[in-house]
Amino acid sequence: MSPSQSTPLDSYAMACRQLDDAAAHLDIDPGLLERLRLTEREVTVNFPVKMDDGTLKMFTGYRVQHNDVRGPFKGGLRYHPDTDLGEVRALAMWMTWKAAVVNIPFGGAKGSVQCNPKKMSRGEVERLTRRFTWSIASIIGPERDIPAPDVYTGPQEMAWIMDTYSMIKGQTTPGVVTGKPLELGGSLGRFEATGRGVVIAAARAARHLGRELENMTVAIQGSGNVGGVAARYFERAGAKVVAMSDSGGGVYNPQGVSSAKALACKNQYSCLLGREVAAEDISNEELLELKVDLLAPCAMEGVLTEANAAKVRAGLVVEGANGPTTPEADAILADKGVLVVPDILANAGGVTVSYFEWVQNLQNLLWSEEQIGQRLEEIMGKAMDEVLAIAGEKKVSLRTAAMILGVNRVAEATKLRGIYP
Ligand SMILES: NC(=O)C1=CN([C@@H]2O[C@H](COP(=O)(O)OP(=O)(O)OC[C@H]3O[C@@H](n4cnc5c(N)ncnc54)[C@H](O)[C@@H]3O)[C@@H](O)[C@H]2O)C=CC1
Ligand SMILES: O=C(O)CCC(=O)C(=O)O
Repeated sequence: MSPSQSTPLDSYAMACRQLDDAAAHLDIDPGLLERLRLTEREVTVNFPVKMDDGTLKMFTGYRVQHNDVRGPFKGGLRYHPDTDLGEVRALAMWMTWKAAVVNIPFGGAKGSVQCNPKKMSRGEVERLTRRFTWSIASIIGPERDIPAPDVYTGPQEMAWIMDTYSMIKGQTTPGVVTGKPLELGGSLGRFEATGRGVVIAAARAARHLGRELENMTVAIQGSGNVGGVAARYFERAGAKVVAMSDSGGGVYNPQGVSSAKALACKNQYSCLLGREVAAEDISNEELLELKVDLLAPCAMEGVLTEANAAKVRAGLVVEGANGPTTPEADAILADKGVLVVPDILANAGGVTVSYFEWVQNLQNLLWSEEQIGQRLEEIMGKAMDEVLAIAGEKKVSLRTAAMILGVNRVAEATKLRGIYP
């Protein structure tokens, strides 16, 4: 649940509403639409973990598999105290459309464990990861369902999943997860992929508005894998990052905030401090309302709502996070003429390079960073062009256009397989 909301966010209802908006532009049989609305499998596991003080603590985790008509299930694994089944259901559904928008042969899934890894030791997180992997081992695998990093998980957790799964199978199986460390079959460029993809999408969207990223002012919510890397790539593109934040709050300097200094501060103090980066301390709510050219929410769902959308002063919103904008906020932003590049397009760079990692693992290949970067640019650029064309032709938002593209690809694949009707 977003801290800025007074009522709990229903991410799954939000995802269904977006699906209905797209379906209204497609000739989809109601039975097929119902199938696309529902997830294929939802697994809830309760499992014990031995804590450092010797006690046994029970944890709850989820793996939701939404649709695998176009290929194996694919999607990240999140560790967060507020996660629940509804959230994971929505995130799994968004993965299906995302893989289809960039036209890679995956379906959609997502997983989470209710926990606060910030308050756990490394040993506790390792034991939790291994026990959770054991609990879902029968439904994942390189040809079935391939997890990846998401909020508060990263290469180390992927390494533990790969090791646990490999022990169960009796053979080293790198293709069971992506986002692994390079030493264990991870791909060059995967760590940067989502943030880099956000900036590729932002550059195309800016050009669509007759602008270039150079000298554009940018506010970024979230300084993790997505937000932190996006900040670096925005700077490389000549944009001026003026605000960054993390879960504790943000920093703002209209003359620019150095992403290197901000990330170094976060490393040292586990938070962003204005005094360390020559900036003013601001709240996450204030960051969303700054007068900037581009706003990139790169943290959690439901941060742009009916309550604050009218106060957004950016002309362009690029969604690094999944589900940061509610449908009510979407409508308000559209009325204000704000262009929103939706999550299933803007943050698809991550799953795209995960696809490259998986292909390399299955074929024992090693691609260069140059090959990865070039292929990522091509795939993201093509998807952006296709979505912009649909939006122009049907006079719909980029979100609805991306949904039309993704949902239609899944619907067509379903019909071709002949499992419907
Ligand atoms: N890691 C990936 O490859 C991908 C991630 N995403 C999405 O991007 C978003 C961020 O994921 P990551 O960067 O991977 O996670 P992360 O764990 O690396 O970083 C999360 C960041 O968000 C901040 N944060 C957490 N709660 C917050 C709050 N309530 N308000 C403001 N900031 C808050 C954290 O302090 C941290 O800086 C999520 O929505 C995730 O689903 C989407 C596509 C791929
Ligand atoms: O890299 C992946 O497979 C999935 C990343 C992810 O969870 C997402 O795109 O939301």
